[in-house]
Amino acid sequence: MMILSRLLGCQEQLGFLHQSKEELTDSHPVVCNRNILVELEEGVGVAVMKMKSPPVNSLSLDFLTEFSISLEKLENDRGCRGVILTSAVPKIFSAGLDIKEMCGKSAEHYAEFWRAVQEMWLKLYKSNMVTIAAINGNCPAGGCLMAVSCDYRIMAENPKYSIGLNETQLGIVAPFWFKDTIANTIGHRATERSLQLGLLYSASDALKIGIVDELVPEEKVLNAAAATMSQWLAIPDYARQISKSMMRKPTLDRLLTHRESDIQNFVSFVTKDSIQKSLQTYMESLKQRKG
Ligand SMILES: CCCCC/C=C/C(=O)SCCNC(=O)CCNC(=O)[C@H](O)C(C)(C)COP(=O)(O)OP(=O)(O)OC[C@H]1O[C@@H](n2cnc3c(N)ncnc32)[C@H](O)[C@@H]1OP(=O)(O)O
Repeated sequence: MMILSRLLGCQEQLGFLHQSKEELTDSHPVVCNRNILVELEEGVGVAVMKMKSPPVNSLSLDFLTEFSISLEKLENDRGCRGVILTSAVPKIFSAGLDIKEMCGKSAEHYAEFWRAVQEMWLKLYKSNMVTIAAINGNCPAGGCLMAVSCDYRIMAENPKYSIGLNETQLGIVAPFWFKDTIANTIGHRATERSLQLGLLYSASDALKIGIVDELVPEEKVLNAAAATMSQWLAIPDYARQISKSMMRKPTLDRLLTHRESDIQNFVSFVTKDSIQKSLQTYMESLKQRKG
């Protein structure tokens, strides 16, 4: 009963979650944080992490910190073997890094922010749990990084949604570990083209190129993720986890070895006048696009 009222409290706060009352009567422990709703179905051992930071689930320092803490809690919970990452904001999975965190702030702030971006990726990419991205909206840049860091991606087949690493279109450069993560997913040649041109792929092109594994009608994204999750959870954890680590460890180690220099690179890059100007111009263009 307490769980139900807590969840209903969140529903009221959000006003846009599409769960029915029947679904709400299931007694799933729910943690209603500021930016992410975490719902753990204990009998099944699967948690759903719903990003709920309107308007666009941008990855602010606050959001990233909460994300890493939430994921770590699930990682340490023996009752949780899988996580579905999705969004509670209509039409948006995540707009990527919060550009406001990269504009007009101090070098100390940029360093702290970048460490939080690294931490989010390290935790997600090396997770021992099965991770599935249920992509129910637009998914550019850092949003795409989150999705490709999961083990499997299911995207809503909506022609309005796109996914990709579009950084160069903003005049900025995705760091080596963004590049490595996407290259591990779609291969070297496709990554070269994708990164240089800052391509955002439609859902159908994303499936063709392999950024996503499956397309389903929008209303079926979560069910499809749950079905895939049960297939992956049928494999003994230990064997699956060692196989995952064998594939991902070299990529993770590369950032762990160069973590501090990567932070310094980011700070010296983002504090350049030309980069500040590009980011500000881009933010203004986003605002103008509205009008
Ligand atoms: C320096 C090295 C770093 C390298 C790595 C960088 C990685 C990144 O992730 S950079 C971020 C790249 N992200 C994008 O290019 C996405 C930009 N956003 C969009 O394209 C769109 O907002 C959308 C498709 C995601 C959603 O479109 P729509 O529903 O039409 O919403 P609006 O465009 O009207 O946006 C609403 C509101 O949100 C602000 N906003 C959007 N994206 C961001 C963002 N990434 N960071 C901060 N704020 C963002 C947008 O400006 C609007 O604000 P208001 O005008 O104040 O309402």
